Amino acid sequence: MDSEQISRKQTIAMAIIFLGGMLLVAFQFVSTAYNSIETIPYSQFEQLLAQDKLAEVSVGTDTIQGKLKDPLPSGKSAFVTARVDLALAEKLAAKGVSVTGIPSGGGLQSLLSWIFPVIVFFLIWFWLGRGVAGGQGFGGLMAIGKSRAKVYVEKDIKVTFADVAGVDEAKFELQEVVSFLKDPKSYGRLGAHVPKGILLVGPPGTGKTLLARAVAGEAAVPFFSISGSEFVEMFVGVGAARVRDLFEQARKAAPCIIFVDELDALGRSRGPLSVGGYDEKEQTLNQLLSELDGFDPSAGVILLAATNRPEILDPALLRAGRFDRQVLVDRPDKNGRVAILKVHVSKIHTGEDVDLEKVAALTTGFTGADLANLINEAAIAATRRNGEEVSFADFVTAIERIVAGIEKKSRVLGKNERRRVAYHEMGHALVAASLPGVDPVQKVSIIPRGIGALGYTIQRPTEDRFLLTIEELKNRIAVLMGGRASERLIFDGAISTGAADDLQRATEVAIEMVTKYGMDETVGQRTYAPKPQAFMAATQDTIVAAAEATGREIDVAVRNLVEEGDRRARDILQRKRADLDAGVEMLIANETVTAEQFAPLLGKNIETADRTSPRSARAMSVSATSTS
Ligand SMILES: Nc1ncnc2c1ncn2[C@@H]1O[C@H](COP(=O)(O)OP(=O)(O)OP(=O)(O)O)[C@@H](O)[C@H]1O
Ligand SMILES: [Zn+2]
Repeated sequence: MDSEQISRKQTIAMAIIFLGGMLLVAFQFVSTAYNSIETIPYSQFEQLLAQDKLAEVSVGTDTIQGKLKDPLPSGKSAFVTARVDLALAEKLAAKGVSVTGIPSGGGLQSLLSWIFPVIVFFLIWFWLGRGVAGGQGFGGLMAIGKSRAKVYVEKDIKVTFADVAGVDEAKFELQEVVSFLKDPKSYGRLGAHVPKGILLVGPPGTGKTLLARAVAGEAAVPFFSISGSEFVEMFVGVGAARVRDLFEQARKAAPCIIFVDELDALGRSRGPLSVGGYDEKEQTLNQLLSELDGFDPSAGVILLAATNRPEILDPALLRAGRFDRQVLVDRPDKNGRVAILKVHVSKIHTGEDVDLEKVAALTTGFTGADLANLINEAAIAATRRNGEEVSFADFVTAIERIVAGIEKKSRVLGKNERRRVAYHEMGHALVAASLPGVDPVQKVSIIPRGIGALGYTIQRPTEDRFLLTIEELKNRIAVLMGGRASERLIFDGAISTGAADDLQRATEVAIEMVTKYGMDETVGQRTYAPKPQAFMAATQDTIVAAAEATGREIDVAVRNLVEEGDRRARDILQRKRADLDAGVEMLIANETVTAEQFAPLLGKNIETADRTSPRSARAMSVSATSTS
């Protein structure tokens, strides 16, 4: 339930309460009016009639109501009496009193005025109850603590381990859980220890939910799931009730799996800084902890949870006997990506030129969800060009689309700006092609794409790298500075804002070199990277004392690294000025220049260049010229 929905519901609630209030007031009014009517005996009525004191009369089947010309001694000038005489109408006519018949059921009106507010009240109650119980229907308020949890149960899960690829280690660890769930009793007898809670840790889209479902599918057991983020903004007590309910239902269905997605939304470490909704979360978390402590693993219930931020979880959750095992579900490596592509590619018609190995090589850093999306985008690209099948080119289009944003041909650059962007991009490309240990340039373009990018250079990694040398990092900075260096060289020092993004990335690399990898001699062999809170608290004083002096040293070291990269880039471009000009000419004429077109220009085969890529970087690195 999102907050927008909640506030809309609140508005409606206010409206209903207001309406109910109005009705009550109206009812009061009606009933006072009713009380100003005097009930009189029929004889008195006849008397009044004889004395000619009646102004008007309404005759019902059972009663007679009317108004008097003068008030009664009680001050009331309206009366009601039971109807007795059938010949009455004649007598009334004789005296010239107006006679009206009252439709039968007049009493119902007063009954309704009682019942209606009650109905409105119940409606409000019912409606509020729904809000509390998360759309589960009647009785939220009445049955707090007993509300049916919004638990999703799936019985016949078709997903198996075959549908999850590229996460072999995680699958291996979960295989144990599968064999336990298949036969909880004999498993326990062998003395094997089965963890109660397993935490799946990894970036979004790496297939944690998919894995959990596959475990249920493999073991053919029911799958109960609930999301941590659904507990946000609930009334106190309801979240805990849901958790209790979830475990109760699960115990009845054992053997089974309980899956808690986004555990971090619920199990955020408790601290003094908490704001609204905190009590609720704490109660829910406490309930979860006590359920975890309380249940007996031999019952055959296994709790799986997923998070992409294990560092913010309450340590209490990770204690032995709770989520005592963590399984890493990381971004897939190249082989993993091939495997994931194979799983998803069956959904589309691919051409013969599609080599999944090549696609995987172009998508370093993609998660399983990214790859599934890529297949989809490639199919869309093929459809758009009315192709019979999805070709390799469609894949490349889709990758570029995902990596660099959507092509935006509509923005037209002026002649001068085009020239500047072309020199900028060609600067990156030429420096990259001239340095060893740098991802080879795949494509240079001056077609603006996406928001804020006027041109871009795509470098292609072909293998995943886990170690990088100081030289490789320095070269990377030089490539990032290549755009600005080229502008400086060509436009006589008149640099532009186009290098903002490059500068930021170059600075980031330099900061990591200095503060994380200890690659600067003056600053020395130690890290200054942010540490977990506990560590910070213990060493804060030291850091503060060290900060002023060391901070300056770090600043100087970072600046030197970036400036050195800039100098090296400029040297290269100066030496290869002719190549730079030729490349720019080609770029302005064609808008894009590919590696194949680029290579003969330089008189060397770029494809043979040593290929690298950072471990954490996305697919291809794109150096874009920013607009601002
Ligand atoms: N390893 C994988 N193998 C095959 N498909 C995958 C894999 N990982 C992700 N996918 C695809 O991506 C989709 C989304 O993955 P899933 O929801 O399981 O990711 P998640 O890690 O749970 O993400 P989140 O943290 O955002 O919940 C899956 O339904 C599947 O189509
Ligand atoms: Zn740039």
